[in-house]
Amino acid sequence: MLLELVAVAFWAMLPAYVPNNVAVLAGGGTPIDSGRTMGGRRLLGDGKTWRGTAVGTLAGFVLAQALTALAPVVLRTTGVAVPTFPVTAAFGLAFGAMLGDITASFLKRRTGRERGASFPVVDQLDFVAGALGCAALLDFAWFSTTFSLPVLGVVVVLTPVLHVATNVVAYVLGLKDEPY
Ligand SMILES: CC(C)=CCC/C(C)=C/CC/C(C)=C/CC/C(C)=C/COC[C@@H](COP(=O)(O)O)OC/C=C(\C)CC/C=C(\C)CC/C=C(\C)CCC=C(C)C
Ligand SMILES: Nc1ccn([C@@H]2O[C@H](COP(=O)(O)OP(=O)(O)OP(=O)(O)O)[C@@H](O)[C@H]2O)c(=O)n1
Ligand SMILES: [Mg+2]
Repeated sequence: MLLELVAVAFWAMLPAYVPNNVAVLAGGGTPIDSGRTMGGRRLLGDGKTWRGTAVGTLAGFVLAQALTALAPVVLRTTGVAVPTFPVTAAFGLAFGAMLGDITASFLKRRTGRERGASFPVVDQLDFVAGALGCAALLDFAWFSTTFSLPVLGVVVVLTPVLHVATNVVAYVLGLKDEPY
């Protein structure tokens, strides 16, 4: 039962997880804030670029289509009813993840944190809040069906673990300059 719940939660969050990963790989280029500042500090910083945001969102959106096509196969082979993703949910999760991460960068700059600085808890849950918020806004019926309280509980506990693990793996692989 718990394993099934974790599998459903991970599956449901993949279109929000992968944009963050792909943005690291595809990132760089023109910063979204174009160097603009507020109160003497950058609006967002060089860590939020148009290319990373666009490619990350696209990757999450496309992955959601693949997961939707795969869902019946998973049900048939494992008996686990994993979620499918209507276009509204796919875009909400993928773009929302990027928007949440961008919002966190805005807050980091306002609190005097340099680009790449760690902001515990915010770093781990910013994109979750953005993704779930956007998905709920764009398709509340899907959101409320997919993210039951038990699934939400697993997401909130599982994501920080995965976030730390993937950042450390990416740092060890030289994909990120810091392990968070
Ligand atoms: C299950 C446990 C305990 C560990 C997970 C180990 C794992 C899945 C390692 C893969 C990590 C890795 C090297 C992926 C390649 C992509 C990449 C460069 C990741 C670096 O991203 C770091 C971080 C950036 O976010 P930030 O802006 O907030 O700092 O990623 C954020 C982490 C998450 C969103 C948490 C959930 C992510 C995963 C579970 C990783 C899932 C990875 C895939 C499905 C493969 C990625 C696919 C592509 C095409 C990149
Ligand atoms: N919308 C985004 C998000 C991430 N990235 C890329 O992914 C890297 C890691 O993302 P993240 O850790 O969120 O950015 P930081 O560099 O740590 O910047 P910040 O302090 O603002 O989080 C960034 O440096 C950037 O190269 C990007 O280009 N566009
Ligand atoms: Mg960071």
